[in-house]
Amino acid sequence: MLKLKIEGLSCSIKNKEILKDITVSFQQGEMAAVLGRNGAGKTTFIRCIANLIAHQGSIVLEEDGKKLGRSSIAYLPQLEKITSSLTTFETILLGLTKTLSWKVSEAQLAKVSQVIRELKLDAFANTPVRSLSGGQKQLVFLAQSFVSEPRLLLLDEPTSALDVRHQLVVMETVHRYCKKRNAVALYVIHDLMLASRFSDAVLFLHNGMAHAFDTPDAVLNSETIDPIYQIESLIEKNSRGLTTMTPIKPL
Ligand SMILES: Nc1ncnc2c1ncn2[C@@H]1O[C@H](COP(=O)(O)OP(=O)(O)OP(=O)(O)O)[C@@H](O)[C@H]1O
Repeated sequence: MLKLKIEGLSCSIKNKEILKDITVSFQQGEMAAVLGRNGAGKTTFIRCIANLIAHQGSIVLEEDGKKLGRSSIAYLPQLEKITSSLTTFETILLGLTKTLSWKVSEAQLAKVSQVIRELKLDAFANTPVRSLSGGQKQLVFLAQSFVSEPRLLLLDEPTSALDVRHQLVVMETVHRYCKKRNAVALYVIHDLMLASRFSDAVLFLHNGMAHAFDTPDAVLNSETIDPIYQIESLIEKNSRGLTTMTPIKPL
């Protein structure tokens, strides 16, 4: 059984305490949404797990008691400006850098082609990524994070530039991936409805603390959301049993 155990995670940047004593755990097959206001500490949390920022506390990814290393983790940062002239195919291939040598094997090429097909990127395979739209770029980098077949996916706002259809494609792909590969995905997102549709667990960060950590149904309600975001919202179940949220006004 794969587990990600985070105990007493704290992080300070330039003497400012950003994350405070966070203890949460996740297990294989789970997709977990990391939610919270701007500046709550979501990106810092994800980057600490990716071991990109110095932190205190313990973060362990293990399977049946055996620790897994960094090669089992993929991190997708927020969308950034791209200057390289690499094509979609080459960019995704770079996701295999941990295993690439001077010679690219047939198996590695096949993996890249498979991910390209899965995310329907065939039409852009030979296009330089920098000339793609924001949403297309986001899909390419998502493909890059899938290609090494990680057991832990850390995705920072993976749908921020995507139209509604592509948001669903991405979230369904991550969901399928987690179940098929017994992986864990933590994703930062601002869209509470997507979080509700595609999560087994929700972590609400507030002022750097784990304010709530539970199932989406237990957490995504006005009692939790309104004080955090300082809004009035209307949260209901629709006729298909899905949660809907209508933001009414800021408080
Ligand atoms: N390199 C840095 N130097 C100084 N302060 C930082 C740095 N990185 C993050 N912070 C601070 O840490 C806090 C949390 O930032 P973080 O980016 O983790 O928030 P977030 O929840 O991801 O926000 P958003 O939803 O706006 O992306 C903010 O107050 C931010 O100013």
